[in-house]
Amino acid sequence: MAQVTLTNVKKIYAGGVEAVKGVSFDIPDGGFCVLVGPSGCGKSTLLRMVAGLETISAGEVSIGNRVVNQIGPAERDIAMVFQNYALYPHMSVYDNMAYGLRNLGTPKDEIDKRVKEAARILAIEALLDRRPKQLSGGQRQRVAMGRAIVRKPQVFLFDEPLSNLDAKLRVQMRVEIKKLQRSLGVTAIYVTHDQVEAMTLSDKLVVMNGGQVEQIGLPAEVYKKPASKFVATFIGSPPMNILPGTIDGPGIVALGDAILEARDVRQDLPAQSPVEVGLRPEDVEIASEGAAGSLPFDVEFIEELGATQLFHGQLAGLPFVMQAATDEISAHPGRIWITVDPDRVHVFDVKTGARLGRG
Ligand SMILES: Nc1ncnc2c1ncn2[C@@H]1O[C@H](COP(=O)(O)OP(=O)(O)OP(=O)(O)O)[C@@H](O)[C@H]1O
Repeated sequence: MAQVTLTNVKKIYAGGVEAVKGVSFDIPDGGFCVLVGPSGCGKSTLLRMVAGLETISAGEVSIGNRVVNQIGPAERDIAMVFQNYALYPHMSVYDNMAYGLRNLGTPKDEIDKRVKEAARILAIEALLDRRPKQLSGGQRQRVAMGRAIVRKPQVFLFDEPLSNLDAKLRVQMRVEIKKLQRSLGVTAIYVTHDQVEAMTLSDKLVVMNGGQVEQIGLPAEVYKKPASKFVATFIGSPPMNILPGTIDGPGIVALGDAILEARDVRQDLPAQSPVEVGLRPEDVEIASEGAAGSLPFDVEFIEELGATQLFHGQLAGLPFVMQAATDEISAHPGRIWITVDPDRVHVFDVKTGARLGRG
């Protein structure tokens, strides 16, 4: 087990693409860190630098107390699980799992013990004689996990390991990966562009954009206090509504004709400053008509999700989506009145997108 530390890590590919622009953070021993961000933000490049599959252009990567910049992948004591599983098609499941240990010269008895133990943990004991093509996607993913487990690495690295599975299996495997990582106590770094996976798996969430870190924190912190408009709209589903507004006074924002109290907003912003106001679809409450502090929401159409519904329409004349439990509201287009908890109003800088919070 080991702590992983990244200090001002950069990657400039041949041709000049600056894929990672000076990233620093650490993952405590046994922590589960998820790197999340849109396609091309540099998350795979960063993971591959930790794995030793890409050279590090500048900065330092440490695993345990050892700087590993100049150390090859095989000596880093890591195991990686890829999106495409990377299993050897001509080998049995057993041999796929045993392969790495054989290369390391591990005694046969020890290999057998570890493979059988990993197969038991992953419930693939009955599949050990099969070839990869005789397995389902979920079973292949388990074998790929098994191959990582038998190595007893200090760090697990996952690169979008669930992307090839269907939605139901993704949820199931997500839970299994988390349970497994907890029970083995191995430090993990996991790359995904799926914000649900990122929220549910991580105890340290790193949101990346354009080769840089936008925010690092506990998943609940990132959700509740997004550091920027980018994070606000990337984390959370359906995404946060962003509406143009103005500062109307200390802790008060105006949206069109409507006025809204916002507790976490800088108090020194001059009145009439333009801002962007973020409201999560699920943070909106239905109010009685004309209730104090309520805003008019003209519902245009409704999407049924089962447990909840999405109401699409115009809030104070601006496009808006709200989410509510099915039985909370009569499901018809038309005007309703809503309120938002002042603690759940987010305010962002129009130019930089930075959160204009109290700090
Ligand atoms: N071998 C390479 N040579 C040059 N540029 C590269 C190379 N690999 C990646 N890039 C570029 O570096 C940037 C980051 O790529 P990277 O694969 O790390 O992003 P990502 O966030 O993992 O995206 P995805 O989710 O699509 O895999 C992109 O602009 C990409 O085009």
